[in-house]
Amino acid sequence: MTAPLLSLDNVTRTYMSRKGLFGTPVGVQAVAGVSLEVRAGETLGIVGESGSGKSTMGRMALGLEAPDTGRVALGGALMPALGTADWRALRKRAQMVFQDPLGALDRRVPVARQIAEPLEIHGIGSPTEREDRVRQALELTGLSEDHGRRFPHELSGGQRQRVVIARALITDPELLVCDEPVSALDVSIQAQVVNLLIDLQAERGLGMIFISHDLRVVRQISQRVAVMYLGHIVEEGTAEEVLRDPQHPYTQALVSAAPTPGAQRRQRVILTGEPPNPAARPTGCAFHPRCPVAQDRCRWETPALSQIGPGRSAACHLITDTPSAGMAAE
Ligand SMILES: Nc1ncnc2c1ncn2[C@@H]1O[C@H](COP(=O)(O)OP(=O)(O)OP(=O)(O)O)[C@@H](O)[C@H]1O
Repeated sequence: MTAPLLSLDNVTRTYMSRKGLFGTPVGVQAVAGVSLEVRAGETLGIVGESGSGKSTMGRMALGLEAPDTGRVALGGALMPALGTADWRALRKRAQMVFQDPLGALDRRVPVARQIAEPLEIHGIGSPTEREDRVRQALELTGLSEDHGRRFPHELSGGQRQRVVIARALITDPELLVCDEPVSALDVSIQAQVVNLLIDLQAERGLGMIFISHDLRVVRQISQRVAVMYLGHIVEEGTAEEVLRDPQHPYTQALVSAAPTPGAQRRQRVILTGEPPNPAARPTGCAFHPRCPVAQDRCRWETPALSQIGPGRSAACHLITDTPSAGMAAE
């Protein structure tokens, strides 16, 4: 088996947050001891409710934020500190696509020039070579040279996201982190952009992290999926298996709220209680206050993410105690 392109090893990230104007700062643990790997040519989907730490993970994967503890490595090399020459060199190899393309683009600059920017920053190619590469990137993402001459506001939302993707790919990166890349787009356009990402990923053997609330899109684009709850991965495995037959009660609730094609029919599990709040993390299993099958020990003992099958893991006492039985939410 080849070495992972990206690995996060037991990373944590805590932010200091102040309640009100004069409140004392409290630590908000956005990511709590997460390990994961992405291989070349593979897409890892990351799902979970708002505040579960998905974006923080994405930023740490690119070295835009350093973990407080743990390590991040790209191609086996430790992620250099943000802003250093080593980090800038590494940025060529790992790029990001955000949710809001308009926010990611400069309104005053024609988009072709913005697509060329990473080449200029990294001193790649002569001006003629850069122009050629921009032309190719426009074509690759389904845009014309005419689109390239326009300003961001002269393009549709889908076209703007194609520009952002073209710019992210211009340096030929090995890793692409997409944070909710289609959630701001019309549903009809979403499919086009998702298909574009699928094609590009397959053609170029990119490793990809795809962060999304939308399980259907994640199912379509990802080979593997990690489900996050309050900074922890609670279930991980192939997207096909996890979304067809979720084992963790939290994943069962997510899938039951938005079943993906092929998902096993189960009784609907409705999430009750407060949405996750990292500033008030419950003891034991963080999901226990909302869990329909929680037992006493779940309140006090934090379950470890443990293997429950080939390439499949979950963090739930009820699954790991009876591995063959799996979780029955009924
Ligand atoms: N720069 C920051 N300063 C303070 N707190 C932060 C910062 N970034 C994130 N957080 C907090 O960390 C937690 C996790 O945030 P994160 O954005 O990683 O979650 P998410 O799963 O991506 O959520 P969403 O889907 O809403 O983007 C949240 O409680 C958030 O408020």
